[in-house]
Amino acid sequence: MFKLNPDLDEAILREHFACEGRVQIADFLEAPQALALRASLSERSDWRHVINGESQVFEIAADRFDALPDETRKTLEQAMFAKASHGFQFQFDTIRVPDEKSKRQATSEHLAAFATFMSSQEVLEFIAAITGEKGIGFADAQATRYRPGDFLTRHDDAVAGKNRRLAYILGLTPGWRPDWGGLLLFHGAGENVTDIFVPHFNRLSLFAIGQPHSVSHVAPFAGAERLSVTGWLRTGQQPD
Ligand SMILES: O=C(O)CCC(=O)C(=O)O
Ligand SMILES: [Fe+2]
Repeated sequence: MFKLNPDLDEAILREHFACEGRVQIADFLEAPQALALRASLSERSDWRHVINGESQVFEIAADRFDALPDETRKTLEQAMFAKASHGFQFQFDTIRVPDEKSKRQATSEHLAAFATFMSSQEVLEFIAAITGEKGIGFADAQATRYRPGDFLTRHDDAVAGKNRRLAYILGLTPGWRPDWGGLLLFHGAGENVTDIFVPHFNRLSLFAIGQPHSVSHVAPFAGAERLSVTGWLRTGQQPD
């Protein structure tokens, strides 16, 4: 169902990636496919709100999170913000996709079909041509939704045993404004920001693992939800 936009220029994208180990690929899919993926995610009611604690990730159905009493929300926020000031902290909504081929094929979800597409020969060859990464076995995937108050502080995506080589994020919100927050920031030395990726609709952000980055806090006045499909391209065989 999904196909790469045939007009993508591999040579130019390769040149961009070679400079900094990151690239933004505008119009990654043909527009109707990106719109259909967006529509399918907008309709889903099984979003989970995730918040990381000291040693585990807490999660709750997003609509239940929304219904928590103000006092509970405030207490949670205080704990989160205390950690976010100087440590690794996040909160956002997610819908996960299983890594296994069979589980992806057993559902008719658009999201699972997109994960299968990201793991296809067509995409892996395209990504190898741009990045030089030839050993990618598959892409994992989750949909993410950042609403006002959501954020993800500085981290570098390197997790022992996951064999991640590249991170990708496909933006699915049309008309996102940079002053709404939700910016993908690449951190440099001396607390500088070396690059900013605005989450444009149907634009794939692709970058090599190991670069410190964050997603800035989404403003209370953001005029939309920041919807994406995101994941990592990993070496090794995809589980059956
Ligand atoms: O959504 C984004 O732009 C980046 C997400 C990210 O860095 C992550 O999930 O590790
Ligand atoms: Fe990340």
